[in-house]
Amino acid sequence: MIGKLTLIVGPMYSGKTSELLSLVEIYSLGKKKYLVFKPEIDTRYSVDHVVSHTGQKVPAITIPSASKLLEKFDDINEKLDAIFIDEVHFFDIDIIDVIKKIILKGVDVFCVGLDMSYKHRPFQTTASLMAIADEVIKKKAVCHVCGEYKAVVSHKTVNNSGSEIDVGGMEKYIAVCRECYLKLNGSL
Ligand SMILES: Nc1ncnc2c1ncn2[C@@H]1O[C@H](COP(=O)(O)OP(=O)(O)O)[C@@H](O)[C@H]1O
Ligand SMILES: Cc1cn([C@H]2C[C@H](O)[C@@H](COP(=O)(O)O)O2)c(=O)[nH]c1=O
Ligand SMILES: [Zn+2]
Repeated sequence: MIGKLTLIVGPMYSGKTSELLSLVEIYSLGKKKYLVFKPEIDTRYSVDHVVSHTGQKVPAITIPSASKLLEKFDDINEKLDAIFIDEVHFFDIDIIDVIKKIILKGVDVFCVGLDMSYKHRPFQTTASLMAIADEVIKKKAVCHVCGEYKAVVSHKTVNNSGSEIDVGGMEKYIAVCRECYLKLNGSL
């Protein structure tokens, strides 16, 4: 049987990683075989754990690229039930083919990632995965400006004209609704 691809997307602080950790717990309680991966670039809270903003965490394999993820996967000599990938927007586009290969082996894949950058533009990796996913869970956060539970985009509060890849947390990003984003940035 072919595995199922699930994407959990949304702005920062919307509970994406918390949802991933709940799913990991379900697989763990069911004594299923799984691996958790995270990109090497994400050193924010830990180098070898996936950590949510609330401090919940699970051990993870840190990998520099999509091809290394496939190598690690192929090194495992037992049939896995699932793999979990955090911060998928940081991966190169090759991750799409890697994930296709993995689901063809009957393994479920769960990915968490930002759908949009602070420039209100789709992250290409996440957008492509959303297109081929069996299920997309789109989360929202509480807008840090107006307090409404309708934040769908992340706003960068410092140096917001450079690269769209910039690891960080509250010191540089907030979650906002579209109305507040428009007021802060002048355009959507
Ligand atoms: N504006 C916000 N809206 C919702 N949750 C927030 C907000 N700011 C901080 N949080 C905290 O972030 C937690 C979600 O963290 P996490 O699952 O790591 O989110 P994500 O992976 O989407 O960044 C929430 O449970 C809450 O405690
Ligand atoms: C908006 C935005 C964020 N990032 C970085 C910042 C964090 O390191 C992660 C997102 O973490 P979270 O688990 O969703 O809170 O991505 C970025 O590189 N570029 C952006 O535009
Ligand atoms: Zn708002």
